[in-house]
Amino acid sequence: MKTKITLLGATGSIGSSTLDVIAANPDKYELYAAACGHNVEKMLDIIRNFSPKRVAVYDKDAACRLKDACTLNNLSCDILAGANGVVEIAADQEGGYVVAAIVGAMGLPPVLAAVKRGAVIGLANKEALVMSGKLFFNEVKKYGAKVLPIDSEHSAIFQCLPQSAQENLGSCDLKGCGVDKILLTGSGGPFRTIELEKLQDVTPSMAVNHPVWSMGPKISVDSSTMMNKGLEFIEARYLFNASDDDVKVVVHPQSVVHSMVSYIDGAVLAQLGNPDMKTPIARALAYPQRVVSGVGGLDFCSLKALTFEQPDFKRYPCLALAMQASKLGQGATTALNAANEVAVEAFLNGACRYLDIASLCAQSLDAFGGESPYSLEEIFELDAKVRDYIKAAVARM
Ligand SMILES: NC(=O)C1=CN([C@@H]2O[C@H](COP(=O)(O)OP(=O)(O)OC[C@H]3O[C@@H](n4cnc5c(N)ncnc54)[C@H](OP(=O)(O)O)[C@@H]3O)[C@@H](O)[C@H]2O)C=CC1
Ligand SMILES: CC(=O)[C@@H](O)[C@H](O)COP(=O)(O)O
Ligand SMILES: [Mn+2]
Repeated sequence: MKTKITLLGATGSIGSSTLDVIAANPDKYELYAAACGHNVEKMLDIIRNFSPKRVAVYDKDAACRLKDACTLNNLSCDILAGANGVVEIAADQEGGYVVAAIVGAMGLPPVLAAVKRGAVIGLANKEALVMSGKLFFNEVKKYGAKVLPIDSEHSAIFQCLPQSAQENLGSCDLKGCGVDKILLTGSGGPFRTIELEKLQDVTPSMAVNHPVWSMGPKISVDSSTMMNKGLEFIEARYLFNASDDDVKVVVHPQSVVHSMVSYIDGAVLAQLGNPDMKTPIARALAYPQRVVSGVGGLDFCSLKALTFEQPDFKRYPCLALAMQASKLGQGATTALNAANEVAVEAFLNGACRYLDIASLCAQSLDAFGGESPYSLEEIFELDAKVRDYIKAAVARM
């Protein structure tokens, strides 16, 4: 029997790669439902090519336009609208496996809905975990859901850990497995070698021009500031129940080694591969089996040098802020994530400068870093409060 898939964020970069993996394995997977924000044209194509039973569009006008387009093209599909529609799709018991690939905090409510129906979830939406960490995994345990990492580094770490750890995400015993360190690799983004003075003049088109990966705009900017690595540091802590000292960030510009696990006996296990998200997506969909992803293996004889270096915190203050937030706790990581989302959006819209991203994030920690949300409701309240605070700071710029 085919695995039914509910794809949240179907029109994005991870969404497209997931559809490619589904298309490469038509005997194993079928698209049951899909959700997106606004992109009617892309969603219409998805309905045409994958015939999902249900689709949700966050933007209500866009949902109306999609309905009209389906009628016009004689396509049958149950179309829901708004934030509630997206949550309803995720909560649908018939929905099978959920790929969580909505960008940002907007992805958390639907992922929680999937958790509450005990779904198996391939998690790309790292912001959801950064926002809610331990509380998220409490829910996963309570409802018998299962989470598999899609973020390439976390997929790599997952693959380098023993089965006992893989089966206990959120509460695994790294020390008991003989793990000394998780080595989290990051490319360093497009500005790894640019003169520091030039960072003040960076434009959105320069920042989204990632040297290796082709991704959505928000994560591309995050990669350029290395906030992405900071969010991944926090993501790794929550996923693998790791302490701050258990995770070390290593800059690896080629993005061929996707991360490593160093054991107490001196062995280091690494996962390598061509930098293409179809590989970690296929790993998460098929686990514990493997399926074809459309990505070929590495040709070692033609590989150029693989290099590794320490991150430079002067160049990447956002990475330092994320590590500081991780030490401070859940309130700080929630606040930092919210501030970063607002700041990156403002930068992409021309409402602030590139270097303001780090200073706005620092302001969020100064103002909210000491908060201790004890419930998911308090997390959402804090997220909203920080957004208002940072939007006001942007408006004053
Ligand atoms: N791209 C990558 O290679 C990687 C991405 N990730 C993570 O995966 C997530 C997605 O990234 P990426 O695919 O690059 O992002 P994109 O910007 O390419 O795609 C974002 C997706 O989210 C949808 N979306 C946005 N807001 C809403 C909303 N309110 N309700 C429903 N859907 C919404 C968008 O719909 P629409 O376009 O229709 O508005 C789109 O389908 C992020 O959390 C990112 O950090 C992790 C590792 C690698
Ligand atoms: C592909 C993926 O997982 C991204 O999160 C990637 O890691 C971004 O590149 P950086 O290593 O530059 O952040
Ligand atoms: Mn990543």
